[in-house]
Amino acid sequence: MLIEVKNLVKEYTGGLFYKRTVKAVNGVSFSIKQGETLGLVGESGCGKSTVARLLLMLIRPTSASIRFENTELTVKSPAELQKLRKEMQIIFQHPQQSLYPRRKIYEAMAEPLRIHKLIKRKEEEKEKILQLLNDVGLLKEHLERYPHELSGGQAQRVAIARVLALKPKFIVADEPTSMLDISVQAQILELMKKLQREHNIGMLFISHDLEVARAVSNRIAVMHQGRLVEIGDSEQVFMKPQHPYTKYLTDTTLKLEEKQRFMG
Ligand SMILES: Nc1ncnc2c1ncn2[C@@H]1O[C@H](COP(=O)(O)OP(=O)(O)OP(=O)(O)O)[C@@H](O)[C@H]1O
Repeated sequence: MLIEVKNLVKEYTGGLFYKRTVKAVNGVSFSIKQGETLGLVGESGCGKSTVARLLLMLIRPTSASIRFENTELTVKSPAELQKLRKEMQIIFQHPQQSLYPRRKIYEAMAEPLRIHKLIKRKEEEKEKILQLLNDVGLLKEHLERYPHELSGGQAQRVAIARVLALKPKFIVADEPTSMLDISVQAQILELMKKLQREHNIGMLFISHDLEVARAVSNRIAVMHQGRLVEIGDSEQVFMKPQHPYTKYLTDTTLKLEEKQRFMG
């Protein structure tokens, strides 16, 4: 198994005058095989982003077992985790935020290669960047631009290229297309599917949209108020939902589709 999560729990403590504890994630378990995509769906605030960050140990769980290729991550030191991070990457909702505004795209794409010392000669760096550019469907001219000179879709392609450069085994994609127009969204989803297949990457694909998750995922897990209420084969979950909350999600998706058809 590529990644195996057991009993993931994350409590946040807050409140200015009275201490309040929120159980953002409450006993979540799942596993993902190499080359498989698991979709994680649920409404805003159900705990999806918290799961995303916990899986890569960007934040620490209150309690859990998180195994990546049979290595328990929760007992690792920050330095040890740093070494593993090359293999486990994350793609965020706002690609522009992961890029330095004053650095050209060439530099943004060279950065992971340099940090992880993946390039020996300068010419090799250029070659590798041109190859990555091609893989994600960008043009040479984009390399000379600054992040604000790219569209949202192009910026997300740069973010994907930066992640691919490291040849990760596992990617968490946290609502990677939710800020994009529908047509661009479809292109980026196609690209992610293609790259994930070609490189045999395991992926946790997070979305509030069941239809989007269904388009890219082998299996879907449905999250509600910090818990997984259903997990199964994508088509099964979509066509024959078992839990009332999944039924509610599929009903709203289908109603929306009907409305869009009616509106032309
Ligand atoms: N740093 C934090 N401190 C306190 N509470 C937090 C923190 N981060 C998240 N929460 C709370 O944890 C719960 C889950 O949040 P989370 O962001 O994981 O949900 P989500 O499903 O990803 O929602 P969204 O799609 O809106 O980001 C929410 O109730 C949220 O308010």
